[in-house]
Amino acid sequence: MATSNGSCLKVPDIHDNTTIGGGVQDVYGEDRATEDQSVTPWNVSVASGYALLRDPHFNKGLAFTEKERDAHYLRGLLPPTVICQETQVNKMIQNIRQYEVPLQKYIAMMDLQERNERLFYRLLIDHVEELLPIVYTPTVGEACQKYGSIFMRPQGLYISLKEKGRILEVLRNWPEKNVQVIVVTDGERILGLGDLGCHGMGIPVGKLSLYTALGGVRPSSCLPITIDVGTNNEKLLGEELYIGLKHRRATGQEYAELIDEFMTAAKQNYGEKLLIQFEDFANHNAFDLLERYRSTHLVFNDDIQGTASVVLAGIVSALNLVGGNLGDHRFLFFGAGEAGTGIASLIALEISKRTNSPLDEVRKNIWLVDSKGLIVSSRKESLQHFKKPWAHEHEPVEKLVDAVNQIKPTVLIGTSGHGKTFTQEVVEAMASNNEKPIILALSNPTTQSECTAEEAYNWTKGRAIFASGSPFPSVEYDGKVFMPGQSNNAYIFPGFGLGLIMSGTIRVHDDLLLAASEALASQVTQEHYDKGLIYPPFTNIRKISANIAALVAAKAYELGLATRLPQPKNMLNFAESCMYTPTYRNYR
Ligand SMILES: NC(=O)C1=CN([C@@H]2O[C@H](COP(=O)(O)OP(=O)(O)OC[C@H]3O[C@@H](n4cnc5c(N)ncnc54)[C@H](OP(=O)(O)O)[C@@H]3O)[C@@H](O)[C@H]2O)C=CC1
Ligand SMILES: CC(=O)C(=O)O
Ligand SMILES: [Mg+2]
Repeated sequence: MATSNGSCLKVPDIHDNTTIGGGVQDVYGEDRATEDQSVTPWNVSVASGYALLRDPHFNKGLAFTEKERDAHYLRGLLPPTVICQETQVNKMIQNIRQYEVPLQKYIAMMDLQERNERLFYRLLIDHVEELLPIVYTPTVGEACQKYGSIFMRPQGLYISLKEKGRILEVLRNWPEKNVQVIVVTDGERILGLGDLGCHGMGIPVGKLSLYTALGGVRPSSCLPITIDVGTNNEKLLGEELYIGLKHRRATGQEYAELIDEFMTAAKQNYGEKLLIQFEDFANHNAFDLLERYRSTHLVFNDDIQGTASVVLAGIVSALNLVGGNLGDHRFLFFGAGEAGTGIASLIALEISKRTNSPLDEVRKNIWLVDSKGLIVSSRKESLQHFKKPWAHEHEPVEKLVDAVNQIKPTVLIGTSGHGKTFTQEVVEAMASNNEKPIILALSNPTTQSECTAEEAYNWTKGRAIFASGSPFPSVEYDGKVFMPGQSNNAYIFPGFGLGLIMSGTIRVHDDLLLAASEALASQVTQEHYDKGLIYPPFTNIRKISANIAALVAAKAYELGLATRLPQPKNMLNFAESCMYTPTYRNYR
């Protein structure tokens, strides 16, 4: 028979022995009584009443007005008080502050995101400096490490080898149809924490929440994806709570085929202008994927390209503190992977453009160290392809401190993923060669930072221009307070993505990364320099992102890569008008 809610259920006969422990007269046993019967999962298209409160896109909690409570069958489902969003934000931030452990704050934030999306974003935007370290690095790193035990509801799509041949179907299971940006990982290099397999999902989820909060991209347009080809993390393979495929990583053709099917299906389902951001792939795949898809898809590798753009901006603005032109400086990278060689390449490109010098010539001032020591020409044959352009004539040098003493860099950049590697000896060597050494410890999370802010300032006697990938609190040295900046691609990718999306850009070009970098550097003011900062604070990030988006979009039009017509006259106004704000909507 048809029930009042439109589903067709067999009503159990109360005289039927099979209903013992269940049946219409025993509401507590009802589920058990019908366990062997099929039910139809169904939904209504207009959410009201209880369903409305349970829908994170529309739920406003106590902020539903009296009129809305009447119109949407909410009477009695909420306590009588009506409060505004601002009061809700104040209440929530107090709640979050009560937790002492960052991971508890993270869980509370994720819980809020699943209950009331607009309140989550309002809270994150209004308290961005305080909450960024929670939803993003460093806490997101710990969340990924413990993802198996804190995992509650899927927040994105999992595409595993089991779905091979059916990826288009899987994409169609995602409830949102107008996806504009995907952040995808295969979990093999999660921050500096290594292979976390399927538990890497925390990263695309976190990155996309920044797309919305920092860059104003609508949450419904964002899709986090984890591609699961297995994991080589022995600990996870033996863990009961591991949520991914419990076998070693597929490689070679099997890996390439799955990724290719995904890339094709994503473009087929969401169109040419879909932005796909590769995140935290290991470098043996990251460079090849970028190369393979950069001419057919709108792809962007955050670790290679976004990081490059943010670090170039920081160095350009640091020139205001240390003097000289970019081409006058000498760079030494500790770590020659995605971040290291990505940054090195963009710096070289910028210097080459500014000075009209060939890249080969410019590269001579840029040196990299990997796990085997300084990258020199005698090692060229055995180097991975992305390191080869940096193999200069020099005798082999094994230790970082010796490389610092011999190369005498003015800028030292840590991209190794290994903490505590900028030792006192290394930092003091930088200080003895430079009046104001630029020291960037970019590895994440905080545990992997090459040195702390306190170490950098103490060991250089307060002379370092310092920034790090994960945030550090301010440091007092010799009666002066130093505010370390955060050199993190979170400054770039939200605004960069917005710029691509709002202009309908179809391919990423290096000049767009340079435009983003220039836009970021131009946001640093004298007031910031006076505090020793080389980045503007995150409190102004929405404005910063709008400026980045505007310059990126303008460059895309100039290069003929933008498809949205007519071209907006005032790009900054247009960027701001495109940005999602999480203010509650009124329901009729
Ligand atoms: N602040 C930011 O915005 C960003 C920070 N990062 C951080 O940068 C770190 C590196 O990321 P990524 O470049 O993608 O990683 P990769 O794995 O691509 O590169 C790591 C590099 O570090 C080298 N390395 C590792 N250990 C040592 C060691 N003990 N001594 C010398 N060199 C070493 C590796 O050497 P070898 O090649 O010989 O193995 C490799 O060249 C991570 O912690 C990540 O979180 C990344 C992107 C953005
Ligand atoms: C910030 C970032 O993308 C990373 O550490 O991988
Ligand atoms: Mg990353």
